[in-house]
Formats: sequence, C-alpha cells, structure tokens
Amino acid sequence: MTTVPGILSSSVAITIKPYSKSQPTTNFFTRNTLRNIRPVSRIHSLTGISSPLIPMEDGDKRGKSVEKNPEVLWRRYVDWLYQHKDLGLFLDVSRIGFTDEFFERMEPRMQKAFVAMGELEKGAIANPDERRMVGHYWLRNSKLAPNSFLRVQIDDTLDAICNFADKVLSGEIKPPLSPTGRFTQVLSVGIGGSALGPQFVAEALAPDNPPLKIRFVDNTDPAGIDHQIAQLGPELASTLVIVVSKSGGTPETRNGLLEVQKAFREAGLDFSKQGVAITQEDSLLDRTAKIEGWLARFPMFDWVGGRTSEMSAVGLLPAALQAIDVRELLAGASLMDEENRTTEVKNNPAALLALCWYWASDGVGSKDMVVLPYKDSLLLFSRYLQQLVMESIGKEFDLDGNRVNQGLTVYGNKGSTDQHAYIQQLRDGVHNFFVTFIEVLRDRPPGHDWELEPGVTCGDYLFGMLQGTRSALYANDRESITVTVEEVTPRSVGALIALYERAVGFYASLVNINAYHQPGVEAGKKAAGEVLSLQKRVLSILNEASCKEPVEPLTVEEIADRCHAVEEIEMIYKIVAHMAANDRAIITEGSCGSPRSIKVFLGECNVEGYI
Ligand SMILES: O=P(O)(O)OC[C@H]1O[C@](O)(CO)[C@@H](O)[C@@H]1O
Repeated sequence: MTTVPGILSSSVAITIKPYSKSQPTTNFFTRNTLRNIRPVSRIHSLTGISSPLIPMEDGDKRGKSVEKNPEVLWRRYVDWLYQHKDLGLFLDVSRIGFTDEFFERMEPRMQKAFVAMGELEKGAIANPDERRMVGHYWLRNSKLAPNSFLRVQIDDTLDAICNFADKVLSGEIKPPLSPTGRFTQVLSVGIGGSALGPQFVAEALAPDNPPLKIRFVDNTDPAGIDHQIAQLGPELASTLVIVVSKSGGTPETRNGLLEVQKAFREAGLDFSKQGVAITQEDSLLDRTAKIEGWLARFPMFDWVGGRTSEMSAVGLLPAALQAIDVRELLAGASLMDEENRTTEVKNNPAALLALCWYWASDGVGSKDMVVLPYKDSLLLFSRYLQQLVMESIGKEFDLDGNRVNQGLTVYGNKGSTDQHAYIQQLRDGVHNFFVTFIEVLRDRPPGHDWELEPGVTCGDYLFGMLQGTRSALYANDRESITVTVEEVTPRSVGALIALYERAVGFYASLVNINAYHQPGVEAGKKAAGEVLSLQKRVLSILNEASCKEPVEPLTVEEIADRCHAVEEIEMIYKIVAHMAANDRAIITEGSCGSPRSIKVFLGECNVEGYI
C-alpha cells in the first residue's frame, strides 16, 4: 500500500495501487483545476508594483498562527497539491500559510518574472553585470538555443561526452600503465559549482559498484588532497583525473591540479595520458591542457554559470563515467522545464516554490530554508542547493542599484538522522526557518522489502518519521513544503535540479536581483591574494634581516614597520604563526601565544622564494 504523499494521519490516507516499473507514471490525482486568478490588469491597480518589494501586510501572516482545522487543511492540501504526471513528482505547499490575497497581490510580479524568464530563455543578457546570456536551460533542449551555432555546440559536446565515456567504459581509452588495462577511478578536481553538482549526483545515482568510482579534490587543503591520493594508492595508475574550472584560473583548483600532478610524477606516471580538462575555451587551464597534450578537453560555455552547470560537461562527464544515464537526467530536467513555462502560477511548480519562499521569508530572507531529504542518497541535495540558492540570491544590491542585502539561507542534511541533531530546536526553539521535506515514495527496489515487525518495514519508519516531523512542526506553527518523487532516478534527479534552478530564477525576479553573478566571492578571493602577497613581503624582510651577520631577529612590530604595513600587523603575526607551525624556515623566539613578545628570523638565508 502507498499513501498519498504528505497526508497527516493514516485515517485520511487513500489506498492506491503500488508502484511498479511497468507502471512508471503512477498518478494520485488528476491535475488540480485552476482557481480563478484575477485578471492581471486589475491586480496591477491593487498593488504598488513600482516599489522594489511587495511588503507583507498585517493580516497576511503576522501574528497569525497557521490553519489547524483538519477539514480545512485537507481541502487546502488537495486543492493546492501540484503533480507532474510523467515525472511522478508532487509539490505540496499546503503547510505554507499563504493567503489567496497574497497570491493575487503577487500575480503581476510573478507575470513579470515569467516574461523575464522567457527573455532569458530566448538569449537575452540576463546577467547584466557580466554582460552574459544565461543558457543552462538550453543544455537539456538544444532546440531552445537562440542560434544554430550554440545548438550545434551543445549537441556536439553531448555526443563527445557520451563517446568518450563509452570508450573509457569499454576499455578502448585506457591508462598506459595500469595493471588492469582500464580506468577504475575518477578523481575530480574542482570547487563550488565545479564540484557540488557532480558530488550530489554521484551520491544520488551512482550504482553500488560503478565501473569507475569517483572521488573529489574540492579544496586547497593539503591534508584533504593527501587523503584522496593516499586512498587511491596504486590505483592512481588507473585514475582518470578530471580538472573542472569554468574560469580556468581558480586558485584552489590550480593547487589541486599541481598536487595531483606531483603525485603522478612521484609514482612515475605521465599525467597527460590520464588528465581531462573541462573549462572555457582558451582559459589558462585549457591552454595548459592543450600544451601538455592531455587526454581530452571538453568545453564549458560562457553562458553557463558554475552553480547551474550540472547538465553541462561538468556534471555529465563524471556521471556518464559512473554509468549514470545522462540522457535520462537531461530528459527529467527538460520535462520539468516545460512545466515551468506555464504562466498559470498554480500549475507552475517553480513559481509555487518561489512564492512560498517569498511568503515564508517575507521576501527578505527573514527565515532560513531547512532542506530535509528523507533518503540517504539525497544527502548532498541540501549542500548543492546551498550554493545554488545562496550564491544566486545573496546580493547586496538589487537590479536598480538599491542596497537590499538580499538572501535566503539554506542548510540541512537528511531525515530522519537530523531528528536526533537539531529538530529539537526547530520544533521548540527560535522560529527562524521553514522546512522543505524531500520525500521518496519507493523505499527499496521491488522485491527487496521485508517486514521487520508485522505489517511494518524499515521504510515505513522513515515515512512515519517524515510525516510525524511535518505534523509536529506544523502543530507549533512551523511551516513546510514537501516535494515528493516516486524514486531516485536520473529522471527525477534531473527534474529536482531543474525545479530549483527555475525557482531561484523566479525568486530573484520577485526580489529584483541578478541571480547570475557573484560579486561577493571576488572580494574574498582578492583579500586572499593580498594575504599571500603580504606573506611574500614578510619573507623578503625576514630574509634581509636573517642574512645579516649576526642574524637580526625581528619583532612583529618591526616586520610590520619594515613592510610599510603597520595596519596589517595582526595579519603579519598570523602569517608568522602559520609558517612556524608548518616547519617552514621561520624560527620564533618566545611564545606564539604572546604576539608582542616573539622575535622572528629565518633558519636559512636566501631560500628560494623568500628573497
Ligand atoms: O569553475 P570555476 O571558475 O573554477 O569557479 C568555481 C566556483 O567559484 C565561484 O566562482 C565562486 O565561488 C563559483 O560560482 C564557481 O562555481
């Protein structure tokens, strides 16, 4: 027996036929009939649409607890339940307390968002700061691309990815020195959007024993990199290294590459025979791969952002190498995209999501989005969404240049595990969040289930935990959304990614920000570069003093003074402490715990790089 997703009590559960593979589109309801939506022209006159944000109004939500009457709730649930028949995907927004008036007031703004999205899909410069088109939707339906050149690029790249992966899997493309004669491992080097999608998809969809097992170097943490290389051990000889960077110049990724290349050298292996680059044409990485003659290079397109790149070579190549059906992933995304093009809000799941986010967080990020997938394989969905949502929505200025400091915080791991971590606070503590439950109806592949108590399976417990948590939170006025899929398949994962990509785009329109740039990240990168350049100056000053006879130990104040960086004294102290902790040539006298008292000099003079 399967129950209608999201129903509170078993007393109102509807019994339906169990899902089976031969019946791939189990449907619980026919599509909801459309509620009458007020004509746009009339709503215009009701809403001050010229204001950057539509403020929440008293009577909308403030001071009101959510609806508790079970009969009304049941009606609300049935009335608002969205389903995608072909995808077997449901969206339940009934436990978000929005009012009809709110939807009516937002209708003109939502219609504007649909128009903006339509223009984006036609190739408008939707990322104005970077003067870029935003084309991730074309990746799963190349016919949508604004010109034939891009269409051919997309199709050719997909074919090239599939051909390359097929040849690797069949052993036609093989590593030169592997005893097995085949590639057995993938080591993906990349960060942010160049890692999070592939990590999520690998965790969600890779078979138990994939033909190539994937690992990630997604940081410039030397110990983390050593750990991955150590775990590969002799299998380094049969490891395909995919280096992923849209810009081709991200320092963490460059460092990862240099570290991996060093490991190859030390193992007597030729990196170029096992290295693949995914990057923009003619980037530093692309040129390096070309000059060094790497095994293959795949393009990343200018018009695909890192956080929306899962359906480009970034996500598709590693997926294909793990025998994940990438065409199904694309098909799921494409089907979801089609649905999200309707301008009828109630039939548009991404619009429903965006409006619920707006309602729940007052359109200013006043509440966090806690994402709780009740399926271990979807563990990384919340981490993936964290970048997709926060890097897109977290912006200082709106499109008109007003300072707005927008954002929508996303966190979460998985249910029911989190029940035993932080759900206590969600139920009883500070009310600063709304939840998104991700439910998967199919517990196990057919034929594998068993009852660990009479009439109850392990999966029934997981189901009960989800429904129980949803009910308990709601009873205490904590709102939630539930997204339900029948199974975790390439198709449903593709659909989930597409659903959230579009919801983020719509939400950005609702709050009038550019979802497709990330100026804030640049500030941190610039500051990191400045720290490294200060470190070079510190070393050069220390070198000068340490080459004297006798050696002249310097206080931190003296170093700062000689570097002409008195205002950077704290950073200079930290640089010294970090280098001393890592057995570099620096010697400190005194205790690093008392910054004023230490004296610093170099153990060696004129060390390369210190001069
Ligand atoms: O693919 P790249 O250019 O190495 O960038 C990696 C990540 O860095 C960012 O630019 C900033 O974090 C992300 O948007 C991007 O996904």
